[in-house]
Amino acid sequence: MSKIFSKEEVEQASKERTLLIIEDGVYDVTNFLGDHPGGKKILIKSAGQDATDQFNKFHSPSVLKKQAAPFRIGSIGAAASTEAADAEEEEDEDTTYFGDLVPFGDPFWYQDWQSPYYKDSHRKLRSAMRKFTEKNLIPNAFAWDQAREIPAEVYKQVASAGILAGIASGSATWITEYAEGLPIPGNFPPEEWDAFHSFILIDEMCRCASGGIAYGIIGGFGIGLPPVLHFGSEELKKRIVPPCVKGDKRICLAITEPEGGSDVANLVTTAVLSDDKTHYIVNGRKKWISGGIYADYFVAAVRTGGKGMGGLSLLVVERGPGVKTTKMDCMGVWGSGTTFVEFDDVQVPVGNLLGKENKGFALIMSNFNPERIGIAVQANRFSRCLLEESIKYASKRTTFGVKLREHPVIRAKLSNMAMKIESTHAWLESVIYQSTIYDADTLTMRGGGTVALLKAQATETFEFCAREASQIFGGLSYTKGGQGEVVERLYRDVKAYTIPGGSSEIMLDIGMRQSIKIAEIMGAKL
Ligand code: HEM
Repeated sequence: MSKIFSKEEVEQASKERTLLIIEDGVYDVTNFLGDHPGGKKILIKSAGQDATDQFNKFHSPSVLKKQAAPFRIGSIGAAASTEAADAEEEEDEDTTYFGDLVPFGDPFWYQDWQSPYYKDSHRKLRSAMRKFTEKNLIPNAFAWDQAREIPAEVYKQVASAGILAGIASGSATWITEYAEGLPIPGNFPPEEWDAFHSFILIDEMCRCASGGIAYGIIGGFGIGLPPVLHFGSEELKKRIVPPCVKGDKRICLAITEPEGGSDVANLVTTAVLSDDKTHYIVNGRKKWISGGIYADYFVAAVRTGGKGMGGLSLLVVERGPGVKTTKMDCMGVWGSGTTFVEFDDVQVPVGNLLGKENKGFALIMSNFNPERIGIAVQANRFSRCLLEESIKYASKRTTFGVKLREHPVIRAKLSNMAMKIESTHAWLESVIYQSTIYDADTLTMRGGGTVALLKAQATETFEFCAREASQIFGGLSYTKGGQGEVVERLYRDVKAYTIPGGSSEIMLDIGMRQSIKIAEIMGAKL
């Protein structure tokens, strides 16, 4: 139980120490005066009083949860204990009005708008993921970004919550066989798992508003593990998948090379079969590999045959002699561990081949579709975070005597963001629905063009929202931390969304080329 104060007691005690009331909490900031970034005087002036309004004016809500927490010495009136507050939070599940109710801050179906796509298990997963993200990710996003590292124990914590197993399950079924002992976030029967669960899991996690966390946790794992699951031998799957979903081992996808990014068919890393045909000898370099620095396994695209797409294979290279990884210094996604990988005469057993030799191009392409959908889901939630932050800020910041949101030019910005986000979300739902009906091959063939355009649409919406939010926040989005923290960070992370997984330029090109080709196959006379 924390100590209960009356307002008079706080006022009285403030004659000797600097006590503040913020919301229902009492804070003793005497030892913080010299360290307060907003200055000493402003705190002394508020001593003994309810400083909630002033506090909310200058800080993002995370400051109260994090920086202020060590100074909290009690509560006002009959305020509840921490345990009681936690219990209250427990009850706050699955209500008709889920979330903060900021317009367009959450998808439509979070309130009482109807949708044909969602059932009870989706709502359960949503609640579980919201709690996990709010408790474990949001309060640390700034620190991990600055440290350029997500602590190893967090990765394990994410895995133990069943989140990696959920990412690996993706749009297929829950991977019961490989996820023994792990919970399903939200605790519902595994047979209920579908593509919308995977959508919600990633979407809710991305409320952390950090591309570094998204890439660090979903990045390498989310695109590296599926090729093993879908195309690996039984032996390989049994050996690699369980430790990866449990967070004991790490995996990444290594396709891109210094010589070329989106031009996958022409990559130059070689894998030459040994004379006794027991292993490949791999030589080459891979660049911008998410999570490579932490990886035990590299699902690498290698040339086993002649030039072009017909000479490519996918191989699981294991960390060991001849594998060197160097962390890269990038514009954004700082916590994720973007890596330069060198393979120097690395010996890889032939059993680590995924699919058939020289048939790797099709495998790489089939992996692109879910990767692009995942990127679009992440990007669109980040756009929502930017809109949500902007609406909240525009509702408290006053210029020329009125709230920022009273200026039509600011409202137009917010509306343009909302329009793009909601249309992208509706398109995402419609594409994800197809993956509950059709198999992955059909989707890659028929839906590849659509998914390419969706990826471009979502990431360019993210870029647009970062720009507009930054203009709304002004100087606060130009400095690190503080009220503009989310906007400053996401502005730097944007390029990790419009470039990888196929740049917007490539997406716009193949999006239409592929869609025309499929339409002609289906009988369109163009
Ligand atoms: C427990 C109490 C408090 C803590 C832990 C705290 C913490 C902080 C932190 C971390 C910042 C840096 C910006 C940010 O991260 O948002 C900041 C800035 C600031 N704070 Fe506080 N603060 C407290 C109370 C207050 C109160 C009561 C006031 C006003 C009456 C105040 C006024 C300011 C101002 C004016 C800034 C500078 C804002 C800016 O540069 O935009 N703070 N504070």
